[in-house]
Amino acid sequence: MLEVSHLNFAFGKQGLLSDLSFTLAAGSITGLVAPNGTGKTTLLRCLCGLLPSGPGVLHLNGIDLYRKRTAYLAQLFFLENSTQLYADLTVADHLKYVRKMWHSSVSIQDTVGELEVAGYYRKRIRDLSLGMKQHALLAMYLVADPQLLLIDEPLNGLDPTSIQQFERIFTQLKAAGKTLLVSSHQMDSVGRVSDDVFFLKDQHILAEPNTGQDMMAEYSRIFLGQEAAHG
Ligand SMILES: Nc1ncnc2c1ncn2[C@@H]1O[C@H](COP(=O)(O)OP(=O)(O)OP(=O)(O)O)[C@@H](O)[C@H]1O
Repeated sequence: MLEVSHLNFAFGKQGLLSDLSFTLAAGSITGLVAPNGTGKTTLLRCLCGLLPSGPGVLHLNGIDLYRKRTAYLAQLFFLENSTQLYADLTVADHLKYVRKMWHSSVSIQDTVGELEVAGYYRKRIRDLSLGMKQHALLAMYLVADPQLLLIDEPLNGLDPTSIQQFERIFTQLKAAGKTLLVSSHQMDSVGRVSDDVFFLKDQHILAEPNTGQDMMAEYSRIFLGQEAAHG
C-alpha cells in the first residue's frame, strides 16, 4: 500500500528523519509515537509532499508522489490539526468541500450522525470547542473516504466517551481496508488500536508489533531508558 524508501528530512542543520524505509499495509493501524518535537508531524508532512523528503521514494498503491503527485494525493487525507480549519466557515461547508474535492460518495448525513456532529453542523468553526473541532476534523477524514489516513494527535482535547468513539471508528476504518497512521501521546489508546507502533527516535523508526505489551512501559524503556520494575 504505502511504500517508503530512504526518506530523509532536515530543517537546515537539524536532522529529523534519516533514511527511513517502511511499508504500511491496507487494513492496518500504525501508531506513531515520540516525545514532543521529535518529528512526528514532520514525517506526516513528508508523506504527503508538504515537505521534500530528499532522495526518498514514496509510493501509494504503486503511484509515485514525485511523478504523479495529484493521483498520489487523491488517495490520502491529512489535515494537521483543527487550527487549519476555516474559522468563518461552518462544519457543513468543510464537509461539502471535502466530499467534492475527494470525489467521495460517502453520505455527509450518515457521518454527521455517527460522529454526533449534528448539533453543531451549521455552526462556524470559530464558535466550536476544541473537542467539537476534533470531531469535525475526523468527520472530514470520513467524508473524504481516502485509502490512507494520516492523523496527527486526534485525541487531543477529547473526553473519555469521545476517545472510545474515535477508537471504534479507527477500528471500523481498518476493517474496511483503510490504512491509518496515527500519531499520539496517549499510550493506552495506542495499545488498544494499533497493529504496529513506530517509535521515532534519533531520526529512525523502531517498529514494534503490538502484542499487547504495556505501551507506556515500552515508551519509558525506549525514550527514558527505564526498564520496567519486576516482582
Ligand atoms: N517550519 C519549521 N522550521 C524549522 N523547524 C521546524 C519547523 N517546524 C517544526 N520544526 C522543528 O522540527 C522539530 C520537529 O517538529 P514536529 O512538529 O515534527 O514534532 P512532533 O514530534 O510532531 O512534536 P509534538 O509532539 O510536540 O507535536 C521541532 O524541533 C520543531 O521545532
